[in-house]
Amino acid sequence: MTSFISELPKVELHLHIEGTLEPEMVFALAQRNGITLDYADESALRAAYQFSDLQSFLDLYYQGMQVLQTEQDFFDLTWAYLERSHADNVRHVEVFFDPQAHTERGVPLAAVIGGIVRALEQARRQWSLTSRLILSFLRHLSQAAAFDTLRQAEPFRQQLSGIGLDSAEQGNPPTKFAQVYAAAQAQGYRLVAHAGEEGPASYIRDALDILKVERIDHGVAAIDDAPLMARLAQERIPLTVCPLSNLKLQVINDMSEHPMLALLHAGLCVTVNSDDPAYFGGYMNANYRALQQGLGASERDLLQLALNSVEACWLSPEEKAVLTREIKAHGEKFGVAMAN
Ligand SMILES: Nc1ncnc2[nH]cnc12
Ligand SMILES: [Zn+2]
Repeated sequence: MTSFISELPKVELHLHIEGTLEPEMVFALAQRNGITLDYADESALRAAYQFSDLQSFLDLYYQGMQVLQTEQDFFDLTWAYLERSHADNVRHVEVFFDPQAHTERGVPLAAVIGGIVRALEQARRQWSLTSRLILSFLRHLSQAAAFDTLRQAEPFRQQLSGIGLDSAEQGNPPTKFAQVYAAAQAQGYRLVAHAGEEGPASYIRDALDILKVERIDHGVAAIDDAPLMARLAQERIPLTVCPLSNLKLQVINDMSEHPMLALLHAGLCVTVNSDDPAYFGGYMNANYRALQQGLGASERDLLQLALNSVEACWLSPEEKAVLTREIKAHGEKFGVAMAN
């Protein structure tokens, strides 16, 4: 079973590049940039990764990323993530970054995007690992600040595929960002938003109807709303679900309670993703393994989840067809045939 997961071709659609910052790199970059940290060493920092909810994680997440200052820092961060993804047999990634968390500290947007894109392009040349980049607004900040960021991103429009919305969900509903999403859509950006992670199912509906997103990040609260579930299934709206994240942030108490299989078996286009793997205890293979070992997902379930990620991604139809064939061939090697 381990080789079934490790050899399965995978696509990752919900990954915050700043959430791949491992404690070892925090210390290495702090030293390189002459920054003093509040923690004695890597293990003291890792020991602090005990979260009671989303906000308790976000506090550490924004603190940790302050060591990221130069273009080379963003390259090194992204490259380390891509090496781990390549080792997990990930073939395509759609990566979020939080520009406001860096520009607020005086880091130029050109350094952030330049370093990330240089690593993404190297992975494409070296391993044919393809990617897209998604600019994410911080929802605890104002819509005016998001508009400012959208304007600052104009020179980098060609490197950016989409717009996302993350950070503290409760009290910062999708409706707060209606106008900036309309403006981004008019500029040709694809639209996604975090909704229904800690927030209610109504935020998922609002993200669809008001922000006009094509994909929901997390969306696990849909399990509380049968009519919404039926709509998500009917319209095949993808949900980028993050099992280990949900466990670490206490959205669920135990992996056996995770709604992934209930959503999958109800016909929703649910997908597996790692969110902030340096903080939540695992990259892509670890998330698939958690579903298998903690929730009892079958090889057929895992195969369908991988196929859903291809359906939900932003590759061309031709590229999707290649990956779909590879995933189905992988299943057949293990005696699991999927319908066409
Ligand atoms: N899981 C998550 N939810 C909201 N904002 C985030 N930023 C990084 N990870 C996040
Ligand atoms: Zn996220």
